[in-house]
Amino acid sequence: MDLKSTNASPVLTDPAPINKSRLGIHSSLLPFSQSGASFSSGLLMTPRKKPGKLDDVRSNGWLDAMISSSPPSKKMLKDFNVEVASNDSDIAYNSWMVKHPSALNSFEQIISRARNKKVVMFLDYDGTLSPIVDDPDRAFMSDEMRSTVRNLAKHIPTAIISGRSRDKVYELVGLTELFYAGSHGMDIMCPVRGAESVDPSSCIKTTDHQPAREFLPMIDEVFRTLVENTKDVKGAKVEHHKFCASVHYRNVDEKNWPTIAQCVHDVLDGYPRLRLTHGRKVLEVRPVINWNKGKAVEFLLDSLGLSSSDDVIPVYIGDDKTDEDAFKVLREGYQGYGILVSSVPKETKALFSLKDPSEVKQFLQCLVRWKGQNELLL
Ligand SMILES: O=P(O)(O)OC[C@H]1O[C@H](O[C@H]2O[C@H](CO)[C@@H](O)[C@H](O)[C@H]2O)[C@H](O)[C@@H](O)[C@@H]1O
Repeated sequence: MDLKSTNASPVLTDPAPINKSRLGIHSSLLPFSQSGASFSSGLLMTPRKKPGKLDDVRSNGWLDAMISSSPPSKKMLKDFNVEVASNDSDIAYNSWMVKHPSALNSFEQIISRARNKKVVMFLDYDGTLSPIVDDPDRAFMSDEMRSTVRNLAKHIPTAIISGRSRDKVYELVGLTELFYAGSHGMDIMCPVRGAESVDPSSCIKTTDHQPAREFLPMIDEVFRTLVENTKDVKGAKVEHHKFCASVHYRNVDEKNWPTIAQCVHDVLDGYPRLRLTHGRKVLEVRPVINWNKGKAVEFLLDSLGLSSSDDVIPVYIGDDKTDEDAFKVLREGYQGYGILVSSVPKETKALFSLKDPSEVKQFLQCLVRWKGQNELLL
């Protein structure tokens, strides 16, 4: 089957729109815009000598999104002559915290609703359980975090939902007590509906849910092309995550970001059934299907037999734009709690916030203690 040209797909519920909207990003959701600073327009406003190929990625908003995809480095701020007084950023962060209070400070409020209800925990990996580091292959979680998550899973059904492949995230986490969803939720290991146990390690009846299965050969092909086309850009790294591919530019000199963006743009031009999403200094290529981390949350809750229950409180902790789909589902469908991990103000659908993975660990430890005490009382 020629996957490049076929349009007949049972999973293709989201028709591939025209290029600009397929590739662009809503400017209203630029995650790290610096108030008062024209930082994000710095690159875009670089005088152009002649109209060239890079116009594509300038005009469709990719570059803006790339610049704002993670807190800017000090070097970058200096390069673009942006001075953000620490006072200003403190004020901006504090006023943002009024809208998205610390989940640690709000712990009592969170558990007051959770009493007598079943809490289900969903966790993102990078930037949530492990700190963001330059080399994606070295994004390890600490032993303390691992044992915290293990303890949590003893009391609360816990799933990891990551942009990485399921195998890779399992290798990094290394706990059999959890459910795993890789490739932004497109590869789920879950209990068979109606299985007698919600403990993944004792649950013999598990199944795989892979709504983008037919895209496997296409992603293989695109991965190879992306590796080839970016091989001369120093610092660029392409990862194969089974149902999606990631092009990292964290270690690419900022002056070469337009080149990286244009490379990915050109490759995607040949694949109308693939689209781009932006992560933290990463461009992610994925199938155009109506599936995301939010759908994965719904699917897992359903598989656990917990989707229609008023007695369930799902909690999702994540740091990235792709986690917003899950925050939205929790906010609109389940009265659950989305918690954004961020040390800078970001537009988000999450109700609460935590600063960094170390605060995530503290929050999970609080939950473990609370659950332990509660179980003793029963
Ligand atoms: O959904 P997640 O589990 O958060 O995965 C999202 C992406 O995470 C990884 O990249 C990010 O973390 C790296 C290590 O800290 C960092 O170097 C990179 O800049 C971040 O974007 C992973 O490598 C990606 O493939 C995931 O899509």
